[in-house]
Amino acid sequence: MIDHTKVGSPAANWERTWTTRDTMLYAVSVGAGAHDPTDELRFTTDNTSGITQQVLPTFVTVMAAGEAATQNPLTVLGDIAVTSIVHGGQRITLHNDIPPAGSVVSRGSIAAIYDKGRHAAIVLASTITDADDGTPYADIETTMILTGEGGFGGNPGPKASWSVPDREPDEIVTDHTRPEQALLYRLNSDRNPLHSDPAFAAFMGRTRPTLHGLCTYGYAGRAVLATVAESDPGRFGSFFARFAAPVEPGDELHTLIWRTENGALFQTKVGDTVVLDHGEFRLR
Ligand SMILES: CCCCCCC[C@@H](O)CC(=O)SCCNC(=O)CCNC(=O)[C@H](O)C(C)(C)COP(=O)(O)OP(=O)(O)OC[C@H]1O[C@@H](n2cnc3c(N)ncnc32)[C@H](O)[C@@H]1OP(=O)(O)O
Repeated sequence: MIDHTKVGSPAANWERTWTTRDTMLYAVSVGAGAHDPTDELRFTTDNTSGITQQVLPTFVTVMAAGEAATQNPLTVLGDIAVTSIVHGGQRITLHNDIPPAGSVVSRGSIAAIYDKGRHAAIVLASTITDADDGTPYADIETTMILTGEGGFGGNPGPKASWSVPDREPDEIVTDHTRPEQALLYRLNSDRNPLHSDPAFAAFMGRTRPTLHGLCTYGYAGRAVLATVAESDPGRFGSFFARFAAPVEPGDELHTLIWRTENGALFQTKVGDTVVLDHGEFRLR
């Protein structure tokens, strides 16, 4: 049973240092260069003539997550089994470009605890600032679903108002994930065995180890940034998606994008199944 009185408690406070190797690895782990290795070299290399290395804005989720598997940010709520946690949703709001290498401080707290019936939804809010000069990089809102922990008579939270636009998407971007995609993505930091260990995945009711939600999120972030902002990280404002269904390594992702006045709405599908829902991108 979780302690529902912990709203406002500090959580997910840590420092993280990264190098150009980390930011290039991240780009490759969310499919940069997979269609054509000479595309997106600004994200995947640091020594290509005439190209200055840039960082995919969704890398900020790696900066924010710390070592997620070993530093469970929800321990403040009690003895939470890691097997009951799935990632429910992620919002990032960027204030400045992420440098290819650096060091940040993440300061977070439990912003809300919602009773979703069968499940509890925990919202963690964090700010990410430069460890040396305090430059603000991002505000992060992470929703974790604690399966089977709902029904405690708490606040159900706001009703989502998102709906699929009543027209064909302006663009559909297709990406092929690889069979070893989760093995590659976990090298960014999140070594949760849900994404690698068949026995652990089976214990959580999954037929195979599934992909990190944030890996699918990174694919969608690249697709939307390329479509709406010519892959310019400087135009990336905020990005939200809800993790609606598991993705398996090897799945083909189709990101449906509807342009809006200040960004885009999107969904990502595997076949007919929506895996990322309520997607919203805003330009900076
Ligand atoms: C600091 C950072 C640390 C980061 C650590 C990251 C750890 C990672 O290693 C973990 C992962 O990556 S897990 C992989 C990614 N996530 C997933 O695969 C989850 C996919 N989603 C599901 O399985 C279901 O939607 C499921 C199970 C979520 C819900 O499905 P159902 O049980 O069918 O529930 P449903 O009937 O659809 O909804 C019931 C009520 O809950 C609300 N809800 C559902 N999904 C939500 C979501 N994602 N976010 C918020 N609320 C959500 C529904 O709206 C509904 O409530 P209401 O009636 O009020 O609308």
